[in-house]
Parts: sequence; C-alpha cells; structure tokens
Amino acid sequence: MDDPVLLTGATGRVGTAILDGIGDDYEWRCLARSPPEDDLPGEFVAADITDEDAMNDAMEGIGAVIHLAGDPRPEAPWSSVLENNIDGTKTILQAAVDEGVEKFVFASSNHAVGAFETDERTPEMYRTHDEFRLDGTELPRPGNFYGVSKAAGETLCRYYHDHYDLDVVCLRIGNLTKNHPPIDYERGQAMWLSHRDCAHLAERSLEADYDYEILYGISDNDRKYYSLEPAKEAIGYEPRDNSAQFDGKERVD
Ligand SMILES: NC(=O)C1=CN([C@@H]2O[C@H](COP(=O)(O)OP(=O)(O)OC[C@H]3O[C@@H](n4cnc5c(N)ncnc54)[C@H](O)[C@@H]3O)[C@@H](O)[C@H]2O)C=CC1
Ligand SMILES: O=C1O[C@H](COP(=O)(O)O)[C@@H](O)[C@H](O)[C@H]1O
Repeated sequence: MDDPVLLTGATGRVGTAILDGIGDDYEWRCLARSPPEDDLPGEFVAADITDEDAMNDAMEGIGAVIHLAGDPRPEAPWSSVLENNIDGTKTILQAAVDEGVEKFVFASSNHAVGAFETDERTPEMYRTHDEFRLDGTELPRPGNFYGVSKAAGETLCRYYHDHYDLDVVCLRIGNLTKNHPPIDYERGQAMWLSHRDCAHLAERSLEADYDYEILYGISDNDRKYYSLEPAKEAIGYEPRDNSAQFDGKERVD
C-alpha cells in the first residue's frame, strides 16, 4: 500500500500495537476522539467517527483504512454501541467508498461469536486437547450488545463490498495484551493476540489481495478454538507467538 493509510482509534490499545510494529512502514493519518498523549507518526486528526463532514475530510487522499475506533467494552450499553460502533462504522465506510478507498480493515471481535462458548463446551474448548474450531464461515452468535455491534459492522462491510466493490477484511480479534498473555484466564490464553502478531496481522491486511474475508486474529496458541488456516491462506498471516510459551509473565521457551 503506497497511498496514505487512515488509522481510526489510533490512540487505543490496538492502534498502539500496530504503530509500535509498523509505524515506520506507511504514511499514516491517525484519527481518534482526543489528541494523543505521545507523538504518533504522520498526521493526526481529532474527530468523532459519527461526524460525516469530518470523516469526508479525513478520508481525502486515503488508499486504505484500518478502522479500530469504537467502544471496545464487552459490557457497553446499546446506546453507545449503536452510536460509536454501528453508526460510526457506517459513516466511515460511506466516506471510504465516496473517496474510492481500495482496502478496508475492520476490527471485529471474538464477542461476535461469544455465544458459541456454551456451558456444555466450556471450559474444555479453551484447552489444548479440544478440537472444536470456528473458522469464520459460521454465522455470528454474539454474546452481548457489543458483539451484536461487531456482527453489524461485519454486515455493513459486506454491504459496502457487494455494492461498492470495496475490498474488506474483518478481523475477529481475540484478546490483545502486551508482553505476555492474560494470567489465570484460560479463555484469554486461547484467544491471545500478541502485540507483534497484531502488527503483522495489520501489515498483511494492508498488503494482501482479497475480496471480502472474515478472519480470526489470534496468536498461534496451543490452546485455541479459532482456526488460523483461513487467515494464513487469505492474507499470508504467519503468527510467531503462542500463549503456551509463557508461564505467567515469563517466557519459558
Ligand atoms: N483490545 C482488544 O483486545 C480488542 C479490541 N477489539 C476492537 O479493536 C478496536 C480498538 O480497541 P482498543 O484499542 O482496545 O480500544 P481503546 O479503547 O483502547 O481505543 C479506542 C480508540 O477509539 C477511539 N474512539 C472511540 N470512539 C470514538 C469515536 N466515536 N470517534 C472517534 N474515535 C473514537 C478512541 O479515541 C481510541 O483511540 C475496537 O473496535 C475494539 O472493539 C476487538 C477485539 C479485541
Ligand atoms: O473485543 C474485545 O475482546 C477482548 C477479549 O474479551 P474478554 O471478554 O475476554 O476480555 C476484550 O478484552 C476487549 O476489551 C474487547 O474489545
């Protein structure tokens, strides 16, 4: 991707992981609701993603969008996910197609499919020996309104792909933590996404050719219930980390 990349939600946890890893590799336009505390690469735009005029301005000259901005709380109320996650995503998508953007990377979530984690399947499905896998071809089964908003975002992306020819990858991100996987949390260890794998996932999403994809974004954890094969096949994702390499905070391999 030679054209500038718009990174919404650039000041947040996922944005930080991406910029720490590939901040020097692209021409960025970073966007968030409030100005950053530390310097970010490229230009910075402080705006709300539900503001149509501001999004049209922010999209000028952009070749690809990584859309992270939104309410990331699994317990977020409907009013917030409706505004920030659903309306905000629709506003960004419309601005992107109006500008003729080539690629759109959407930060979806494990919570879009959280209700697959039934009482019958858990906690076994979080364990290494268990062979249950989701691969992105299943219908969404959200576990909360936040998950509903992410499923809605994936559907909005599908609509803009089908009707405006926008290439889209929806990344159902697991649990991003820095330095080490979540501790004493089997579910989190099964869906851990390390910072460097997160940055690599973003890089592959900017560089690969695809039409419309729903892919899981986790590290290559021994414990897992999301298949990584579709992401390897579709965008050449090759994760390097694995929550099994850690004993608590310590890397043991
Ligand atoms: N952190 C994680 O483990 C996961 C995150 N995700 C998704 O990744 C995305 C980023 O999540 P985090 O970085 O964890 O969140 P965060 O809360 O750390 O950062 C959110 C970012 O979005 C911006 N933002 C929020 N609402 C906005 C609005 N209306 N207009 C403009 N900017 C707005 C904030 O200014 C901030 O830059 C979210 O869409 C979240 O749902 C998905 C799965 C896991
Ligand atoms: O989508 C998200 O998922 C992660 C992992 O979910 P959790 O319920 O196991 O914590 C969450 O930490 C993050 O805030 C959220 O945006």
